[in-house]
Amino acid sequence: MIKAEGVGKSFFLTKAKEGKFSSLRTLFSREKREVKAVDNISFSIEEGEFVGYIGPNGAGKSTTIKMLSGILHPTEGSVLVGGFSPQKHRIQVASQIGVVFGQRTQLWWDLPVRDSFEILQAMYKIDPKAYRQAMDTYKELLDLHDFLETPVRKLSLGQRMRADLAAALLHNPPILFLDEPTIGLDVVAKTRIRAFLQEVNRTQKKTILLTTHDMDDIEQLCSRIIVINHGRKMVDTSIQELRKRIGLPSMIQIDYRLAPNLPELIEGVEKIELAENVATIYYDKGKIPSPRILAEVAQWGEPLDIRMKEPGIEEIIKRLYR
Ligand SMILES: Nc1ncnc2c1ncn2[C@@H]1O[C@H](COP(=O)(O)OP(=O)(O)OP(=O)(O)O)[C@@H](O)[C@H]1O
Repeated sequence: MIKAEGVGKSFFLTKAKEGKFSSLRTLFSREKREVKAVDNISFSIEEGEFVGYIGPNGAGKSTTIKMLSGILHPTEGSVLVGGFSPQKHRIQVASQIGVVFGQRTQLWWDLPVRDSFEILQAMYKIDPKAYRQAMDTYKELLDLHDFLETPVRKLSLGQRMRADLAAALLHNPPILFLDEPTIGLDVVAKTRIRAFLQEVNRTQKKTILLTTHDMDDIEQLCSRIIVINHGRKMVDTSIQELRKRIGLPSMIQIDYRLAPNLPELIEGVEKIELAENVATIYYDKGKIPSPRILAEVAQWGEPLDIRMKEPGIEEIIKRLYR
């Protein structure tokens, strides 16, 4: 569905001059400095995958999305989206993709939401029946009823994002590129957007590439993550696999009625912390399965409550960048 092969993008910036009249001299300077925003990245994404594309600020995420959607031309390598080159076959690719940039709207600021949708219907030549069907679906799934007649500039950020998502999907593209679709939203609005994305991925088999700084987005939505840093691909794997590879321990926490009798060392358990009647066990799932731990802890005292936690993706990323 989506293929990037050795793709790179360099920006050439004028070298800043120092000293007297530096701004003026910079303005007329011909000396350029190369910034490699994306450097020799390859990946392939299959139909129906939900992939998180993550990395720190300035890693090259947006630049990649812009190349995949045809806004920028790669300086090296090639990309194919739905079998077409976004640079050579703009129209074919436009019909294959829906794009949402969380920081910017693709809707017309002063027009009511419905008018923006109708303009998109005309632009994408969506036939009236398909348009009506799409409107019915997304009005319901994204709960657009209350603000279809409201000018975009008057929408809350959450409403605007829902309208932008509907706009990106009206022409029924099989692929979605989402650049920070939950940025700035409160918890309720984020939950709503996530539920919607899960739904379209599951029921309509949309292929989704998502960039985000929100690790909950990644944990709750993505089956696979690609991590980039300084324009280069560092990791391309599932979250579970990454957890395993980095070796962060899983955790079980137990509240006991009385202080428990802790055992000597257990193979696969990294450490046990005890604070009053609460024991926290850090263990390597590869060496000791969770049911064995649960059976063990029941013998240390009378458990009142048990919580299990996997290491968060945030911790994983921190380790990757160390
Ligand atoms: N139009 C441009 N001209 C010059 N440099 C650019 C341009 N666009 C991006 N860059 C540079 O390319 C690098 C990658 O930027 P990009 O926006 O792709 O990063 P990002 O991973 O999306 O970051 P963020 O998480 O902050 O949005 C940065 O160093 C950025 O300054």
